[in-house]
Amino acid sequence: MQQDRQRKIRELFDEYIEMYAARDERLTERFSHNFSGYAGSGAALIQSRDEWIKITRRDFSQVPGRIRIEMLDLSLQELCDDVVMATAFFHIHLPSGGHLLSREVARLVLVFRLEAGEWMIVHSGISVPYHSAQADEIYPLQSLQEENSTLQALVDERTEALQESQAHYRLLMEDARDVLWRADPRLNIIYISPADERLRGFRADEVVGRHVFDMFTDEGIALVKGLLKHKALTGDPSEKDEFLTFEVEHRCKDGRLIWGEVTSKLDLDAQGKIIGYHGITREITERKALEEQVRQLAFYDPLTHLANRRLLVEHLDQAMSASKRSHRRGALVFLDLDNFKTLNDTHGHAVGDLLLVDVAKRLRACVREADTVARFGGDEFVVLLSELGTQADEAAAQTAAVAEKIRVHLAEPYLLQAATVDPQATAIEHRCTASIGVALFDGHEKSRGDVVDAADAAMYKAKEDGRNRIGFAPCPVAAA
Ligand SMILES: Nc1nc2c(ncn2[C@@H]2O[C@H](COP(=O)(O)OP(=O)(O)OP(=O)(O)O)[C@@H](O)[C@H]2O)c(=O)[nH]1
Repeated sequence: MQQDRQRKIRELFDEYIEMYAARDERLTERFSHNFSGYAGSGAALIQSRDEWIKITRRDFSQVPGRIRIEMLDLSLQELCDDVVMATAFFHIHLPSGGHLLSREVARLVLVFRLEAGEWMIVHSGISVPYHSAQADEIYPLQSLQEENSTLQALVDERTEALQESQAHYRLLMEDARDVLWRADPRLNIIYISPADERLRGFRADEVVGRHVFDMFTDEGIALVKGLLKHKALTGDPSEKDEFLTFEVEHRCKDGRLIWGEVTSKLDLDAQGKIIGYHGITREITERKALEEQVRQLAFYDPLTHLANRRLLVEHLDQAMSASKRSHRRGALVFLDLDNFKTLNDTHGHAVGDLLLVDVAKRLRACVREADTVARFGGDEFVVLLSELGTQADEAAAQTAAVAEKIRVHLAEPYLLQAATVDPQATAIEHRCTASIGVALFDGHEKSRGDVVDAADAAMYKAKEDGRNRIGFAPCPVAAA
């Protein structure tokens, strides 16, 4: 019997809740004539059924749509045979978008009493903890709902804008030709954009987790280490947010090397501690090739690829300054081919060119990598020897040995194969010597010009003395 009653009350309660949620006018029929209750947050006690009906209608008109009641708990308490108290805890979801009216739990207490064989509601108390009801206010659902939908519209608008900007950003990151990357404080890559795969062929998962240096050549690693060390030693702490830009060769998956210009910056936390690095790498292989071409045109002889007069002069200035500091002497060796004109006149300019190219090769083979071999113009060549002995005779002896080696090598026969359509054409054998003039320097000379003039004069003297010989300028060289 008790169970039946409880089931009945539960059904009535569910029905009440359903009608309340559906904003169903018939709900009012359930109230007893001897009704009392608390409206809104429980602030105002309603003494009559009619007043409660009025209030409920106002509440319903505020929010016409169906609301959703999310029941969390319902308990029934039998106060006596014909009085049962039902207490429920629940969340109220607003009609638009199912948003919660309040994050806190609402409580509804309904007291049912058997009146003439029917269970009627004699008391109702509701507590919805959004705020206390004002004097003439029941559930300020409408204003909350409006507020909520305004906020929701704003959230939707912002979300859309954010998604759009994220999509743009992603597009930029993914479509950009430049590689964007981030690294942790130990320089291990933690993010790399897809441009790297297009550029170097490595998938992002093959790069993430690897050290930044894995991308570079050994020379590149040395360069970057040097830069970082220099920055750490000399860097002003206030310059921590400055960009560091450098050019470095990068390894590709297929073994190619490409040039990249890296612009990187530190990531700092609020205390200024380094928490990582980020940057952009731009491929500059073409630009480097162009720069190299320009350098070649500006500083190298196009026929022999030896240094030209301009580069030789630069190197001579450097060698003279170094000599002054280190006290190690240097020498300028001037050469002019003997009777070169005859070859040109007999076999043509093209064959003459072949000889000049061959001479250049032989000269290079006679000296160390650090020495400069230049073509001064026509059939004139210059060799700059540096880091010789500190004593004049020692330096003179070293230079004489190199000059003699050059003289002997250049005097060996040349086989000049001119480019011709005739497959039978045989190579031209030619003999050619050079007259050589040497001037030693120790950096204390009045000018670079004095050294050049002295070597030139010594070469002319050698020519006058019968060619294929070496002449030494007086030491120290005489001022012009
Ligand atoms: N094939 C070729 N010849 C050049 C080039 N530049 C200059 N010459 C020629 O080199 C020759 C230089 O001649 P000289 O040094 O004056 O005379 P030489 O015949 O070498 O005689 P000596 O120097 O007195 O032994 C000239 O015939 C120039 O036309 C070049 O780029 N290619």
